[in-house]
Amino acid sequence: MALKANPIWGYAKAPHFHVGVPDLGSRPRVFSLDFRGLNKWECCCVGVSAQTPQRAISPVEDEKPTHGVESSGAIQRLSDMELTGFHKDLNLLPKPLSATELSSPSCDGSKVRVAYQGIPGAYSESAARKAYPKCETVPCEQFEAAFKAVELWLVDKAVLPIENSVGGSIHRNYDLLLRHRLHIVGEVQLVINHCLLGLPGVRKEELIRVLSHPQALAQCEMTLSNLGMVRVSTDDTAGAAQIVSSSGERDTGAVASAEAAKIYGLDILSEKIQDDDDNITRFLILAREPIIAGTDRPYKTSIVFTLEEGPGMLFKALAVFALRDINLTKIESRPQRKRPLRIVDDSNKGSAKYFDYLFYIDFEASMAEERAQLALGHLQVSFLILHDM
Ligand SMILES: O=C(O)C(=O)C[C@]1(C(=O)O)C=C[C@@H](O)C=C1
Repeated sequence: MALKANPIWGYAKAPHFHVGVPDLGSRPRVFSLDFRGLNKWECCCVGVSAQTPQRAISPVEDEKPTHGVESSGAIQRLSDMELTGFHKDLNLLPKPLSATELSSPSCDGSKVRVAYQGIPGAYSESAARKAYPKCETVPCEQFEAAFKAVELWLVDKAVLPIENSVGGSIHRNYDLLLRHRLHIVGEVQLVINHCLLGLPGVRKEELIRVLSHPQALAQCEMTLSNLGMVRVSTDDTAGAAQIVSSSGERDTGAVASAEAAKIYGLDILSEKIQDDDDNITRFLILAREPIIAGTDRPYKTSIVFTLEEGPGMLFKALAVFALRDINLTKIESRPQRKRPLRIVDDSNKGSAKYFDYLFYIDFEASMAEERAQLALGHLQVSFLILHDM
């Protein structure tokens, strides 16, 4: 069978199943998560906290495990610039000093520091709180800063959006999952109810421009078009509310949460302005260590792989799951950024160029289950057969 599958991450305890693609420098990883309930998987997450930070992040003092964000009243976010000052070699990263300093997070997340993209009042912060109700949330300027904050032991977890029921996949985070060595340890879904916000006393009709995160603007596309407003992108929804609040411009509004209205002292001019009532964003919870997959409850596993060109290749690859009655919950494909084009020799007609894709699959099974190991083994063995022939 001409099926070639190169799983990029995927790891099971059985020694015969250990796969990875070296050119991405990726350590084989299992991205497995329990999707049934937060309390369940939270208890099986092994979280490790660095010491509580005492001072602002400094690229100079990079040997101590006490980096963090100083709370000086003003909102301070972890930025890429601040983070790149740290070790490039992850093996040299500061580790907690002794076993006594390692604290397992409690089930309500009271000892967990969770990075999110945005500033207080962003939906991502609410998602972090939904995952770990008593956690300390750490705002980050960009998604990548949140990934790095976990890698650099500044925080224990990151909660990042991956998909919205209206806007679709958040591709940036799919790409970043491959560039960083983190594990998916859970997911959380949040109902997103957007509000139109303005300065106190402003009427909706006075607004000529509205600021928000591009995803939020897309989710309110029809409403905003009907109101004839000029749309301006910002880093996050709460950031938009903060700008409106500090600018004092009465003709400028923001699309953000009711929570953001409260924090930044704005009026709610309209509620639930998203085009679809049921507007849900799915967030991934990322950690340095994987959870130990079990069979005690339902699990989800995520893998990514490439396939050889040919008719029905994806169909054949997915058959390894169908044959074992394993339900797929999500398929995503992204162009291979490092090697986007594949040149195919089309005998008579010369050569053609196609995009090469990475396929991301989420399936409902745990890597501790035989059927999941067999399915991924099958995917890999098919690749080996091709090479033996
Ligand atoms: O801007 C925010 O408040 C976010 O948390 C980001 C974000 C996203 O990236 O999708 C999260 C949820 C909503 O879908 C809109 C925006």
